Amino acid sequence: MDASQIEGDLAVDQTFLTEQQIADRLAEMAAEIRRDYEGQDLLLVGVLKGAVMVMADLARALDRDVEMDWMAVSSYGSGTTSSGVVRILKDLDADLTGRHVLIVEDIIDSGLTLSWLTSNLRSRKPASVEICALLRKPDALQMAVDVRYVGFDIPNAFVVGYGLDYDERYRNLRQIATLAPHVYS
Ligand SMILES: O=P(O)(O)OC[C@H]1O[C@H](OP(=O)(O)OP(=O)(O)O)[C@H](O)[C@@H]1O
Ligand code: HPA
Ligand SMILES: [Mg+2]
Repeated sequence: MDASQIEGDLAVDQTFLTEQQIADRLAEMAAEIRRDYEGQDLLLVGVLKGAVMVMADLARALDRDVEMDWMAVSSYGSGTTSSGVVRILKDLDADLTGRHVLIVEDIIDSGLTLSWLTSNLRSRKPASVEICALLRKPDALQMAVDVRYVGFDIPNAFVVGYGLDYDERYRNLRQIATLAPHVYS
């Protein structure tokens, strides 16, 4: 699905990041990660469902052996603001003891999800826990999150596409677009 296929859909505003911009930035981040973890075993933890696209593209751009595991947490429900409560919907299969863990996320908005998740994963005795997030909204942050790899800092607007949803829609959009405010205000 691309912009032309959703043209008649008034819910989606203009493209914010194109497919190419996303791919280029992920390639740069992958090069950095490859260097930083050279010679070390690496476990990528994707946070379902939003991180599916980032995880798939980043893991392939890394061009090295990695293990991939998934966790599902949710704090948004069907709205556009965090409920403030993080729930584990699916836990990891992997034992993190002694592992180098890189959490892969689509977006850091309030920071609640990742601040909660990093402290949860750190309690499992890993060798290290770092975060890689494609997007971050500096103006929306409510909790400090120490992110090692960030794709783009973006303004405080609700965005969809490339894994990001509004009420479970638009995740399969190739680009990232802003959601028209009339949809949720
Ligand atoms: O920084 P925060 O304010 O916590 O927001 C970021 C989180 O919110 C979204 O997930 P959501 O909980 O909506 O579930 P989803 O990934 O299944 O869409 C997004 O994918 C991040 O995981
Ligand atoms: O801007 C957003 N879009 C979609 N999902 C989200 N989860 C947190 N922020 C966002
Ligand atoms: Mg998510």
